[in-house]
Amino acid sequence: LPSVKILATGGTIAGSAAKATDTTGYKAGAIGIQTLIDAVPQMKDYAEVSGEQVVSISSNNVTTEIRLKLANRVNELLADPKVDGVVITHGTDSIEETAYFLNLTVKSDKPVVLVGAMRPATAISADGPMNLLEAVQAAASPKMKGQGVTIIMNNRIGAARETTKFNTSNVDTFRAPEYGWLGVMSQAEPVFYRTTTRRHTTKSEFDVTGMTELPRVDIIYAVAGDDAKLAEAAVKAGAKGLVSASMGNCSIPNGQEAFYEPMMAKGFPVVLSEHVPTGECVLRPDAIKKGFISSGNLNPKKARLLLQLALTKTQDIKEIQRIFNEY
Ligand SMILES: NC(=O)C[C@H](N)C(=O)O
Repeated sequence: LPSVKILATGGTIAGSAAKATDTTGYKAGAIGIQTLIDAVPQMKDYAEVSGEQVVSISSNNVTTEIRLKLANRVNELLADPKVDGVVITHGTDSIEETAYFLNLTVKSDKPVVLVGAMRPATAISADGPMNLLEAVQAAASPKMKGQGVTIIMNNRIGAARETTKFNTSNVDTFRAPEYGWLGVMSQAEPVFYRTTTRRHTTKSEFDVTGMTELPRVDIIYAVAGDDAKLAEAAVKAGAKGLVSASMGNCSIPNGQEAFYEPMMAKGFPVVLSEHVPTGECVLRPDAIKKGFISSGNLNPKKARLLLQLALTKTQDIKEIQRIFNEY
């Protein structure tokens, strides 16, 4: 049987509530990995499974330091010819961030699958056990090779870059808007319908070996008529770059643009992403001239991670735009 390692970080998949009817008000990350594994003995029909507890937290508390630790551990594990795939149990609030981060920093074409749940492990019809079983089945499958880091929940296989949380409580919360799922889990097997064209894993230029921190990047939300006070505070706090969660087609209020302009003239990177959920940010010619970088259709939280990694390589605006065009 293939060997699959499960790295556990907490989340609702490891959540515990007082009553089986409670689907809110539970404690995320309360149950250890061995208990989660023991609850799904069927996994052993598909893989030799072993677990490792990395942290036990709700995913709103996953830090850059934890993501770097995970990336380095996944790389260590997958460099071992005896390990065929890795599953990471994770809270759904930031699962897409960690998945995208690993998509950019894992140096292997072996499967890396992130999985979570929307109902705590103690709930009636908890979704965690089936999700975990399918994640392990996928991580054990050679069909997952080279597909990049994926999120698997509710039978769907989603690319880390495009999968995003859509509903705050429903088990069917994840969507891959516009570009769709990579495939589905069917009869314990991954079935693929498409593949991502963006660079990831073995084709990524980012190497975080031994790193324990990354440059600070903050996200500044844009609403009509807003000023630049928050952006100023972010720079004061040590931000080395900013991501604007801008409005339709990357428009931002004049008050913010006026603050960014002289900063960009000095080489400070400002990436325009959008809080509109889908679509490309197409920069006006004068916005390009001023030095703005477009995130394309990458959402603000993922644009933040890509900018953090880009800043480990370069400060050059054109080079950072090249990175956003390719990942
Ligand atoms: N469904 C979940 O996993 C939500 C939880 N707050 C988490 O992200 O850890």
